[in-house]
Parts: sequence; structure tokens; C-alpha cells
Amino acid sequence: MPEPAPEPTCETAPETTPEPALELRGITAGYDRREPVLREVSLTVGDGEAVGLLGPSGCGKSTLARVAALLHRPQAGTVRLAGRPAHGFHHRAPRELRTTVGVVFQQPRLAADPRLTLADLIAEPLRATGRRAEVRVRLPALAASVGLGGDLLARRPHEVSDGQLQRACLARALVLRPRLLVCDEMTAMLDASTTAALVAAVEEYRREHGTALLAVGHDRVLLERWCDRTVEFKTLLPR
Ligand SMILES: Nc1ncnc2c1ncn2[C@@H]1O[C@H](COP(=O)(O)OP(=O)(O)OP(=O)(O)O)[C@@H](O)[C@H]1O
Repeated sequence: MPEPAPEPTCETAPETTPEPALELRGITAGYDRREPVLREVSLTVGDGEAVGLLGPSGCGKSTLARVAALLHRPQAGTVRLAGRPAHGFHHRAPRELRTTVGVVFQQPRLAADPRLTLADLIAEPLRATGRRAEVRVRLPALAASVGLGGDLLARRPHEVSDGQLQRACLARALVLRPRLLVCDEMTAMLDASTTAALVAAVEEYRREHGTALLAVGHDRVLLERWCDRTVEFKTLLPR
């Protein structure tokens, strides 16, 4: 006779919901303390979730993206990354918090150091965080996953197209395996086929690593296809 299955007990561990990748609460931020661009804005991106942020030009989407990426300090409000507070630091947030977010901007030529080869551009965050040994292991696969191969990696930004440079910027944003990727108009300067290739590369990466995404843009059709949900900037303001 087989042993009867044990009765379930109420001591079974409760199911835990993972912390959201990003929680912004009551964010007030801008460039002039008297006239903030963002006033008490709140936004949550769940663990592994993809959220598209839409809104009219100048409403503050990029400012919000920069707050989420810990590149712009808010005047008020709280920022949590994967449940950990990332606000209120005297200088800037510690490195292990900053590296939980990767960011890609609209204009790769403004974001990329013109002196570095694409290989060095992608690998630099690994070197800067003392993980030099991982460069040889991780770089070829990551570069290939964003569609960069052959001699492109040995070229400098002025020797490649905007699309190729943006692929390198995407790989750089992913090289430390962030929990959250922020794409601020990542494809705004690119043609349809390069846009499709970059979005596919992000999606492939997210499928493999469960990375959450905050994608800022104007292209509603693209963001609705790409993301789990889209939000209008105005809905993030207090009611
Ligand atoms: N570095 C800065 N210094 C001063 N003002 C800035 C700076 N960056 C942005 N602003 C201003 O903040 C406001 C919001 O800009 P932001 O770029 O966040 O808007 P956006 O919604 O992303 O716009 P777009 O869709 O056109 O990119 C604008 O009025 C802009 O002029």
C-alpha cells in the first residue's frame, strides 16, 4: 500500500510576490526648484513588466526616465528599485543600486564616448565595476544578440551608422544585467527595420533574463505592440 500523501499544513510558506522593478512615488523634479517639471508623479513597473510611457512633447517623460535611472535627483518623492530605496542619498546612490538600471537614450552620439571602440563602449561598465574578467566571456554573445558582429566592434562611433551605434549603446545598457531597462525614445532616430531589430533584441533579452522595461516614446503603435501596457503621462499625476 502506498503511503498516504501528507496533509497540507498551514505552515506552508506563503507565496511571495516579487518587489516591483521600479516604484516612483510623489516625484517632484525639474531644473528650476520654483518651477518643477514633474509634480507628485507616481509610477510602478512590476518585476519583469514592460511599460510604455506616452505623453505630449515637453510634459516631462525624459525627466521621469532620468529620475528612474537615478540620473536626476528629485526634489521630493521616493524611488525604489526592486524594493530597495534609491532616494535620499547625500551624494548619489551606491553603485550596486545604480547598476540595477540600464538606460538607452534617443541620441547615441551624445551618449557615446567618441574615443572608445564599440567593444570598449559596451565593456566599459564591466571594467568600471571590477568585472574585467567577464569581458571576454560576455561581450561576443551580447554584441551578437544586438546584431553587432565582424569588424564593427573594432570601430569608433564616427565609423558606424546611428543604428549600429545605438545597438552598441543598448548592449552597454544590458552588460551589467540590470533588473530594469529604461529606453528613452531609443528608436526615434532609426528607420523601421533597425527599430524592429532593436525591439526584437530587447525582447529576446527580456525573455531570457526577466528584465523589466520602461519605454518612453511618442509612437503609440510601437509601444502598444512592444509593452505589456502603456500609460499616459497625465494619469501619473495626483487626482
Ligand atoms: N537640462 C535641462 N535644463 C532645463 N530644462 C530642461 C532640461 N531638460 C529638459 N528641460 C525642460 O523640462 C521640460 C520637460 O522636458 P522633457 O525632456 O522631460 O520632456 P519630454 O516629455 O521628454 O519631451 P519630448 O517628448 O519632446 O522629448 C521641458 O520644458 C524642457 O524644456
